Amino acid sequence: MAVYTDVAAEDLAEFLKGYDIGELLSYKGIAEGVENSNFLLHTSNGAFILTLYEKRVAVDDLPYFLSLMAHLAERGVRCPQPARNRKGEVYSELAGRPAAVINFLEGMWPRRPNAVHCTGVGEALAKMHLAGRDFPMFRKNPLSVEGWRPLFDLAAPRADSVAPGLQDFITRELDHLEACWPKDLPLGVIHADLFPDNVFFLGDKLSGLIDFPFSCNDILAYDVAICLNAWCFETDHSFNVTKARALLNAYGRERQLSEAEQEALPLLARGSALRFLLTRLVDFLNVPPGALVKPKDPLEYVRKLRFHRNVASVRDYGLTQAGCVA
Ligand SMILES: Nc1ncnc2c1ncn2[C@@H]1O[C@H](COP(=O)(O)OP(=O)(O)O)[C@@H](O)[C@H]1O
Ligand SMILES: N[C@@H](CCOP(=O)(O)O)C(=O)O
Repeated sequence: MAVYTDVAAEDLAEFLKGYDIGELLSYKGIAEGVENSNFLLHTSNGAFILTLYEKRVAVDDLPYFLSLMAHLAERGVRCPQPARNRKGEVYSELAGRPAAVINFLEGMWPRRPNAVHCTGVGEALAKMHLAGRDFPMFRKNPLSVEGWRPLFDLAAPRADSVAPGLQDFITRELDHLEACWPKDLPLGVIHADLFPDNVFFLGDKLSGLIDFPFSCNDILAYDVAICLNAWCFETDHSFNVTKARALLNAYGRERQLSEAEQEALPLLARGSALRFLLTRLVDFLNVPPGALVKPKDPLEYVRKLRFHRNVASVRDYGLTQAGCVA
């Protein structure tokens, strides 16, 4: 459960008086997510999600992703919308944290994603990338290649307590990725955390995308690589090429990946694996006392990273050759 900050009922009731979303009937902490504190609210007007933004979200970045959700929704990408308080603000402060209320999105995230879900997410990701083209704001990705070494510095001395040799493994990988990270690929607005728990479905039909606090401007194909890692591995750690083909095919029908983007995919997937390995490692080593959170397994991403190191060509992801999908 991710609740780092508790909210007293009377403080919440006071906070909600600033909004026109009805009387508070009940609220409870949500047993999912690892980054922020989330609460499900029931008011006389319906259901809402209250988020208190924690460690990795800078208050100055809130306008970026709260405006992005509004921008995407206007262009047909389904995602929650922030409620405005009576002062017209989309966020304010509660329990000492920046806080926002967004509308509740119907649907469930897929516990066991299949190829149909992967088709849905590939299509939605490409549509999000296209809808983001005229988004006027800019946010550099703090968790792209320049951000990895400072993150590693926080974990390096204790990395081997998680797995022997981990410090050396990450050091070598980081050296390689910093030297080879692509510089000329198409850029745009990316979600940067489009994992299964951030994509809702009603039956097999995608009903919306949630959780935008990592959204930023970065390499578009990096977002595809994040999804390959998050959606296309099985619980036994094997890579499922059928799911990858479904995801890439669906993405390509909306936005064709260039030859250069396709060729870069294995490297981008290694980078994406390292990024999630590092944040998970830091979180695993630093669970705040009293927090209700189950840290995610960093070693899952060591295995994924090793897989991509052995990828010889994009054929391994279900693409026959640059520009063609098998
Ligand atoms: N708009 C929403 N509608 C319905 N449920 C939501 C919504 N936003 C978050 N949730 C629920 O809260 C959980 C955690 O949210 P998430 O944004 O992933 O957390 P975090 O902020 O820690 O990344 C989700 O898995 C989902 O169950
Ligand atoms: N997706 C990240 C963790 C952050 O995501 P959340 O949406 O579950 O809070 C990971 O898997 O490491």
